Amino acid sequence: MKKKKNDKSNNIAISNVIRVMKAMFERYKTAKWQVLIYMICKVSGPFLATLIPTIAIAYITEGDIGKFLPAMVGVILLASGANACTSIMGSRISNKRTYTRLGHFFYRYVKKNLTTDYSNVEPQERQRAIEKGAHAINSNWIGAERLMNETVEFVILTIGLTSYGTAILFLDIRILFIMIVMFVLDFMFRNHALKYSDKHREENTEIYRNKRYLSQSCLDLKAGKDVRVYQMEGWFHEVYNKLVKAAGIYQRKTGFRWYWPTISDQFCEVARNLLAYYILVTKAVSGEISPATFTLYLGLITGFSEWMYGYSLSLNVMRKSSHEFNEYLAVMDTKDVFMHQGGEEAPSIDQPLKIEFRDVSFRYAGSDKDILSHINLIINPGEKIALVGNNGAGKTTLVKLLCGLYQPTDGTILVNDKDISKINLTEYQSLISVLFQDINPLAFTIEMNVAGCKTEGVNRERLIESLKKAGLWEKIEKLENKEQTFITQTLHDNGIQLSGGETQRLLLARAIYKDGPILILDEPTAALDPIAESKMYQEYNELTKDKTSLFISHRLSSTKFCDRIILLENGSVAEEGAHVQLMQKQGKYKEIFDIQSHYYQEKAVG
Ligand SMILES: Nc1ncnc2c1ncn2[C@@H]1O[C@H](COP(=O)(O)OP(=O)(O)OP(=O)(O)O)[C@@H](O)[C@H]1O
Repeated sequence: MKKKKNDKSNNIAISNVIRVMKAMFERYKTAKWQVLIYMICKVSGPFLATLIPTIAIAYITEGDIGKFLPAMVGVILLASGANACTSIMGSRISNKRTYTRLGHFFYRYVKKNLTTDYSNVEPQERQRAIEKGAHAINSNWIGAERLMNETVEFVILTIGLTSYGTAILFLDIRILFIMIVMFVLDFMFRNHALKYSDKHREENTEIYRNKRYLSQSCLDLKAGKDVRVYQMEGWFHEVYNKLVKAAGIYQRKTGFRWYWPTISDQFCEVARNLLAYYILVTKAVSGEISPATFTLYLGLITGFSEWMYGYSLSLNVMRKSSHEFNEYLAVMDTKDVFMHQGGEEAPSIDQPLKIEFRDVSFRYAGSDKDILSHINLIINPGEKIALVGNNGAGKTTLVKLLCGLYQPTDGTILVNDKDISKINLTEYQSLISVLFQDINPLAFTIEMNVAGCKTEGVNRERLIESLKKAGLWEKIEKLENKEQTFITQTLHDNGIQLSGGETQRLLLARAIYKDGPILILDEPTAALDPIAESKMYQEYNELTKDKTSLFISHRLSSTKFCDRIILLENGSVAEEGAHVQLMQKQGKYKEIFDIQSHYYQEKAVG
């Protein structure tokens, strides 16, 4: 049973090795030859170096300069040629490895995480998995790139070990035996240390994740304001110191396990030297081997123990980087529920669409209660719906489901009677223009933000019109680079910083520019000044012309211009109808509306 388990983990390592090497060889056709040359040179270099003193001693003992000098010069030239070649090829392959990591693995990772189902990236435990996977492709010394490097080194070590081992076997099997014992001990101690690190890896990841969060928060300008005004820096120090201490304890605990391989190495080296010198000297004194052969074997024994030390190290490094690479693969192999490829054709964009929530319930992964419960709702083509409800009622969650970011836990969402989970997701999402509550512009140009980062085929007139409708063109047309101005100075020195309200307008312009037949605005006026807000209400009919729309707001007065109002309460539809109907009903809607209007009236009187 145990054996089977070991076999399985070995298989995983081999498939990972094949995967990383294939990626490099497919990307760079010359890499195969360079790796082959590198291997030959790296194995022959040390052997040629061992031959140099052997030839020199043979020359001293036999004194035939005519015979030995050319051999000596030839071997010296060959050895330095092999070393030079190892170094040149090594650096060529190293570049290819790095570009394979970045161009192949990293690129695919970013693409996967930007396109996979949103439910595969938003939950906290998924974020952790993504972070771990990224670890395997973020550095030369970890995961994918390390595995590529180590595979080549491992083959070299295997060749070196086999050839040197065979030569030593002919000399005396006892030397080989003690070296193998040394290898096994070394491997066992290293394996133990590695297993211990693996077992406690979570602990370390947690410490570093928290440390990184604190470091980032210290540098984050937004947090900087709060930290100063609320004098939170003491708390930062305290937590940071605790984490540094925890990291130190972890390092000491794991570091201690690495002492044993070092001690066993030293112990075995002493035993090997004593035995090897004893055997070699005895054979040389008895005339069984010449002084030159004595020197050659001495070189071979030293070389063999170096190969062997490297071999044990390399095996463990391969296992470790293969494990790290598995974290990357776990994210890459995450299955999507939505139809990213194929799927049914989306409804045509030329007509307003009907939306239906059919007995839809939803709960977030890890949550113990439904956030939406048995929602039954039909939104007719072209209808303007206002979605209202207290904080946490489930409004944004409903929008996420409608946008195809999450699948309902139960029930179905239909657009023009088609189940959206069966429609091609890209086609489906092209029907939706949405302004989310959390506004996050990208550090690209205004044009890219509004036109959805399409660099070609941007319709400038439509772009300007959208910015005008969103009330931002007046500001943008005064800028030197107009819509080509960058947002923030992250990517461009002349970038501009928009205010909260301006950013909201920018992203409203994006929704207008996209002109999808379903328009969803989640608290679009939250950051707007009263004049901009009132202007938007006046223009709402124009904005939603020929569209089915969903307007989320906490200001109930703003929902009067919608055809129908849906009041969500604890994830269920509590009330539904036109403003007048709901006021006549004297229910929850009227209660909230009265509280708000009373407040405004009192303020006005005041
Ligand atoms: N990604 C998530 N994972 C787990 N729970 C979540 C997640 N997002 C929201 N929730 C929970 O779901 C509930 C509904 O959140 P939602 O954002 O849909 O409410 P809302 O009605 O839009 O609230 P608000 O008016 O404050 O914007 C909240 O209790 C929230 O804590």
